[in-house]
Amino acid sequence: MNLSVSIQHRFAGFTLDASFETPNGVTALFGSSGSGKTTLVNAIAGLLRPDQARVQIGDRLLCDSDQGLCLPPHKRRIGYVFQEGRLFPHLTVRQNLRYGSWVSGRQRDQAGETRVVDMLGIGDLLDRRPGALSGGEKQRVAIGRALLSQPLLLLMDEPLAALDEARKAEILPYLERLRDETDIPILYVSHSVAEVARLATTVVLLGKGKMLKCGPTAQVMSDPALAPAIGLREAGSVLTATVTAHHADGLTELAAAGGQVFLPRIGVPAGGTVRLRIHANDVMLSLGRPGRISALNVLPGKVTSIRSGGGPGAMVQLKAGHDQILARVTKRSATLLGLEPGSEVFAIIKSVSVAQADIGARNQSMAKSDTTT
Ligand SMILES: Nc1ncnc2c1ncn2[C@@H]1O[C@H](COP(=O)(O)OP(=O)(O)OP(=O)(O)O)[C@@H](O)[C@H]1O
Repeated sequence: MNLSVSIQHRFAGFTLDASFETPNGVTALFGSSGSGKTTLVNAIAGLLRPDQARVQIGDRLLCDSDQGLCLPPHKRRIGYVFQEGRLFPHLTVRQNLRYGSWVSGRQRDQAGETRVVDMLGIGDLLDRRPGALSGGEKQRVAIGRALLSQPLLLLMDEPLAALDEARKAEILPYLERLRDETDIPILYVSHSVAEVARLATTVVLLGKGKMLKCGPTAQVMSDPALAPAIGLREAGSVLTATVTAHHADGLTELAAAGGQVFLPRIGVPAGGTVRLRIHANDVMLSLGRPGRISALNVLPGKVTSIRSGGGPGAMVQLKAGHDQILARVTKRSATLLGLEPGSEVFAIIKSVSVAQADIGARNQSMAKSDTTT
């Protein structure tokens, strides 16, 4: 189901003006603090009545100012998952889940309940109360409760922000399953480039109330012009690759569009597809294929664009196969190498620089970032 959003709203000193249309899957709403994410989400949920709005999920219109239509929040069929699970402490997990079906006003669907419990791996927790659950388990139950309200849209507002790294790693595979095994569109608000790179099908990038870009994750993440908004230290590309072999020396070999990639062993069987995130800072460029070099990953490519700001750095985008790779080099290096669109180069990626946390199954907090390259 497509999600179509057009919202204009003015507060004293801040104007939100964002329109986008996204396909099924996870749409990440990403932007720095104060860019308007919460305002946009509240308007979609019906918690804020914007000056002008049109929101449609599939063929269901939730509001259209031109027609004077504005459904109240409880009639929008939107399921929410917040930073903290907000489960009812006096109810068991089973009762919390059933509350989801109860608020929907629809008949309880036992098969649907079993499917959600299985998908989220919460079958062993059903008789516990929230006080006896870990943070990650609470979030899984909160997701289950939202799903059982049979929503047309799942709105997830920084659902992992309150969790430590271990709990995040535990819950991310469940979010991937949710994305891949349901057809409910998910609007996922996050400050975390890592989470967005791993989960999102589409990225809506907001800056100062304006929509800077809406597009497929790989395309948005590797756009050098968007690197300052994403964060220069976090900017990088997202590639899809297939696991081809696990080697005895502890490395996993993958086939990416631009060539062969080696990583420290990952727990995905041969034939499996994964998303890789490669930080622009971890990519070096060479005009010739380097010989006798420790880096294992050398992909040939062609420069497609170069962007530089007021600082000493430049973001260089290359095409390797049909993938786009982003490299952050100094302007001095770019000049010395004579880089320009069309230049043939080799991207050198240190295999150890691709962190396990940046590896997502197929279909990852913005660190403080500077804004000059
Ligand atoms: N009720 C309000 N009245 C006036 N200004 C508001 C109101 N709510 C939000 N704003 C302003 O709108 C702008 C966008 O706020 P919003 O909370 O939507 O941003 P955000 O991207 O969600 O930020 P964060 O990531 O920090 O949560 C901010 O400048 C904020 O001060």
